[in-house]
Amino acid sequence: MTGVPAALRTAVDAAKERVAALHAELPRWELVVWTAGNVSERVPNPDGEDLLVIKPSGVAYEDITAEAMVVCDLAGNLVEGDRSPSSDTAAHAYVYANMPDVGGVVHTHSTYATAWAARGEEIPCVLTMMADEFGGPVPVGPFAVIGDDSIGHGIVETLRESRSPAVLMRNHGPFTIGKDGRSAVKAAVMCEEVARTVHIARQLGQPLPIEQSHIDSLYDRYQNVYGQH
Ligand SMILES: O=C(CO)[C@@H](O)[C@H](O)COP(=O)(O)O
Repeated sequence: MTGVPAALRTAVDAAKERVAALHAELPRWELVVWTAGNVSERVPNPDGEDLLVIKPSGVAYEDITAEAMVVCDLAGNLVEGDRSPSSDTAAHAYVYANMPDVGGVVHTHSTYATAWAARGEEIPCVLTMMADEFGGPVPVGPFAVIGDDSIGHGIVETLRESRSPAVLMRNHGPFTIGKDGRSAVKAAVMCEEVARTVHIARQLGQPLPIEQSHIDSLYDRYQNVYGQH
């Protein structure tokens, strides 16, 4: 694709604004240090291939503006922008290409979630907040190299089998998905929170499991009843 199709101009520019603003949420919620995390959003294309908006690689969060965002196709190729896309672009693109309902993807190296990833251990579902947001444990994905779509394969393989919008990629850190970028950022915030709480609970003793029937009803209530509809 040579450039953003004219029909997608407005949608791409709006996504750039949202994605730039969402990057500011990562340091605000203390999910990243330096430049170590990224947010993207899908731009649906009713007449052809969808696009994604993501940050350029290695840019400080305070320098991230809508104008600085880059646009890629779902093979990870640069479509618009004058900087190299995030090193995780191929992973984000693979998720969009293989999970049609996903509209936002986030990656961080938030401390507690990444500590669980370093151990290759799923976070057990021992909190109502986990049942609400994740519908069960937060699963672990395989080790995968950075830079191609290997991480994307690991994310898709793992999350297809799970209700969780978060996966702990082994030895790496959390990747989260959502219907849009904001939902994926929320999942990243919640993932770090439950990783921290369950870690602390384990320092105190053995956390108590929640019965599957209760997990199911908590998940259903939070996903379908909680909040404003
Ligand atoms: O996980 C990694 C590298 O280990 C990346 O997520 C970086 O931490 C952020 O990369 P850019 O998005 O700035 O390329």
